Amino acid sequence: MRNVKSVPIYDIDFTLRRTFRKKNFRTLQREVILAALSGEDVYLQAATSFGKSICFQLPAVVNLGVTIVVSPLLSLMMNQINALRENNVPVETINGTTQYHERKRIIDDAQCGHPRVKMLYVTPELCSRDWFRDLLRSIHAHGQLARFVVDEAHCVSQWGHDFRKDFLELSFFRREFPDIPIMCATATATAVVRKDIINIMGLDEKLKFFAMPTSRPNLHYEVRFKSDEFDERYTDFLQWIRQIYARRQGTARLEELQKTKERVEGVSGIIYVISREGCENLAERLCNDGIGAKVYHAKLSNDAKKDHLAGWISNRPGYDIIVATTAFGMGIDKEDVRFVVHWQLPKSFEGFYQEAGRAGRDGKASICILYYALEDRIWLERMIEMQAAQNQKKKSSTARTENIEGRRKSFNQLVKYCEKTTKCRHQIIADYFEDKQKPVCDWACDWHKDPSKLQKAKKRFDATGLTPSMSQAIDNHLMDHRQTMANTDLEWVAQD
Ligand SMILES: Nc1ncnc2c1ncn2[C@@H]1O[C@H](COP(=O)(O)OP(=O)(O)OP(=O)(O)O)[C@@H](O)[C@H]1O
Repeated sequence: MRNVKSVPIYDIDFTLRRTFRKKNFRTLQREVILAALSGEDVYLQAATSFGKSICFQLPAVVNLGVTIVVSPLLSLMMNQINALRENNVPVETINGTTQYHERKRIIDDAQCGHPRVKMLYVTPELCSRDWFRDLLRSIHAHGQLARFVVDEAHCVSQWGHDFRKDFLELSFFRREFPDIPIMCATATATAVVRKDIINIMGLDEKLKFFAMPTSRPNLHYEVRFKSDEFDERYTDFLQWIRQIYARRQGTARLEELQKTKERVEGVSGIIYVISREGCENLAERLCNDGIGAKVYHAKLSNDAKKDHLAGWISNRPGYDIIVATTAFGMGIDKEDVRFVVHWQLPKSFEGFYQEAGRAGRDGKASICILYYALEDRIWLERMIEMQAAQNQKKKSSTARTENIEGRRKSFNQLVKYCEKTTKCRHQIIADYFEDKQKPVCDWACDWHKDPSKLQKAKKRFDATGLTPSMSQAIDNHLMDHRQTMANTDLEWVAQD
């Protein structure tokens, strides 16, 4: 058992109510929290919206000392920090945007011997800096280093091997502080990625391992086979959303909505689009058709980002749909998102699952639609190969090669998810993440709902195949690779 000083564990129900203002633990949260409080390393894998954050935040509140939380995205950190501050938990972050005097105040407190701060959120990049490592040593020397947490731990394996190497450097935690427990939390890791995380982070043999099913039974998964033509998708989507609005006008539903003070026309949703230009175009078209939509992508000014996010979170008229690149994803925790649409095929299975997982976080029925076009598939396949070739040119290493293989596999499995017409979509997701339990699907996918309709749609799609004009469009798209990459947020991350 590691050297963790905590107040007696029977306080956790009280802390849950008093600090986190929740009535009861969800299934298995108690077990995970008790495992963490026992001082052992913990690996936690659970579905999107399971409530993983509380599993490390609650121990951080009751343990003595500071818990260091490594998070891959500034937006993700800020969401958690704001929620913790609302609950009066002393929490801080040091990142690239932290002002000098603010940084000094946080450092002085952290190494004073009896820090006020309970949780310090940082990026992996910061953890590689010498001065930050010295700060950790100093906190440790005072006996005030409680735990390391790596949130979204799949990034250690998926990003660490190529474009964010500092994730790999997190192995420093165990090397330098073998007595300090580590918790890794993620929603998306295959068996290979799990093994990689455990190896890189040097998690203990006595590790408490929790791998819950990835299943989200309240999500209805659907794939719509379309061509790359914008208008074809747009007409389909517009028709669909207008039907939803019309249904909400029905007497019984209207009464319900009036009771809960929800706007009839205000269905909260997210549409993921690959390029920033594509986001702008789609949002503009929606607004012109009277649908409240705002964009969110890496090149948007901070003020606009804040405004669009705040308006969407508070269900302000005109802010119903966020049209976003992947810059908007992990950590978005709005409970009443009723739909997530992927305008194009995402580049990985994990990305798809994470983004779709923003829907229905209140447990109510919500829909995840993916528009699948052959052109998108071929374009992404070529992009992955171009990236692979570029990486090989720079410097080849076994890790890098393995990771490119991982990317290919993940993308190919997502293509299979789209093209399969003989299996439940929940089951395909469960198979990908190697869940042990069979997922529940109560008519909550297009296959369960109407397999013959799905098969007919796929047949029509196959019959079209790849026309010469489609091939030409793909070639044009790829012609200026740099331009294409510059306009997409495929790997956009707000680093330190
Ligand atoms: N015991 C609980 N009772 C009620 N609500 C809870 C409980 N635990 C967590 N929640 C709420 O569930 C929501 C999802 O939690 P959280 O953001 O931690 O999910 P997550 O597992 O990290 O999901 P993701 O991987 O999708 O980000 C939050 O709004 C949180 O406040």
